[in-house]
Amino acid sequence: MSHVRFENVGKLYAKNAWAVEDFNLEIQNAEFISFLGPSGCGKTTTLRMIAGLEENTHGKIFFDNEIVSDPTSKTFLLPEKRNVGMVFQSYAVWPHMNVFENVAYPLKFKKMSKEKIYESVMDILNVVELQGLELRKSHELSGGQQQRVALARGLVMRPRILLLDEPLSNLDAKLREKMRKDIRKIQQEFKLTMVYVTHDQKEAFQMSDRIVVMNKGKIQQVGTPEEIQNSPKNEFVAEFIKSGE
Ligand SMILES: Nc1ncnc2c1ncn2[C@@H]1O[C@H](COP(=O)(O)OP(=O)(O)OP(=O)(O)O)[C@@H](O)[C@H]1O
Repeated sequence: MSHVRFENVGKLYAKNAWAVEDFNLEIQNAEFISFLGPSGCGKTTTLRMIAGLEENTHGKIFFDNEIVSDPTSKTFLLPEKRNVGMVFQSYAVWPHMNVFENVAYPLKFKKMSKEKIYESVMDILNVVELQGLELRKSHELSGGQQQRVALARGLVMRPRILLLDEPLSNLDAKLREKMRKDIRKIQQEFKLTMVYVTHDQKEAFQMSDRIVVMNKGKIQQVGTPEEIQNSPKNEFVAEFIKSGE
């Protein structure tokens, strides 16, 4: 059973301004899938449509065969009902809160006892290797540690899907390399479905089960890193891969 399914999904901002057009894709359970493509190709818009932060104007989106968004039948499941975790580059760690409070934040809206919240946060801090730093404020953390806080905050609700939008772009090359491996390890350990937005080919090729190459709002090719690399489906994919950007 596919976990997330897009059926002819489109996002039209203004007349003839398609951010995403005729998007068809099935994301499998526990799959790591990357959206790869140049700036403005529609990666973030597609990710936000999964989260429910953006409404598709056309087509249908399903989670486990249940419709979560369909403008024709006016169906739209609110973001807080989707159980989707998010780690966005722009979601910085809140400076007025310590590590524990940052990670516990999403649980505040759930009916959970203090003890259970404590247990959940400490569990996740172990997973992202931040144990012992619970009381630190963000200015007392390195860039990589801050990114781990954001990751822990995305994971703490035990979401069924984790969405990541360029989460490593602020980090230096060495740290990026380590975080790529760590994120992939967590994804495999927890059998999470992850959707990862990047314009960095190396990142997509290294981490993904499958890659969706996009251009101008449209899917150009969906395939494993090997398929994309060895058998590009059209000129755009071939050129994009060749350019290495
Ligand atoms: N709120 C909006 N109103 C109008 N157009 C928008 C809006 N948001 C995005 N767009 C347009 O939709 C297209 C896709 O944008 P999107 O942010 O999804 O691309 P992207 O691939 O994530 O780009 P980047 O890698 O630069 O973040 C772009 O042409 C963008 O200008």
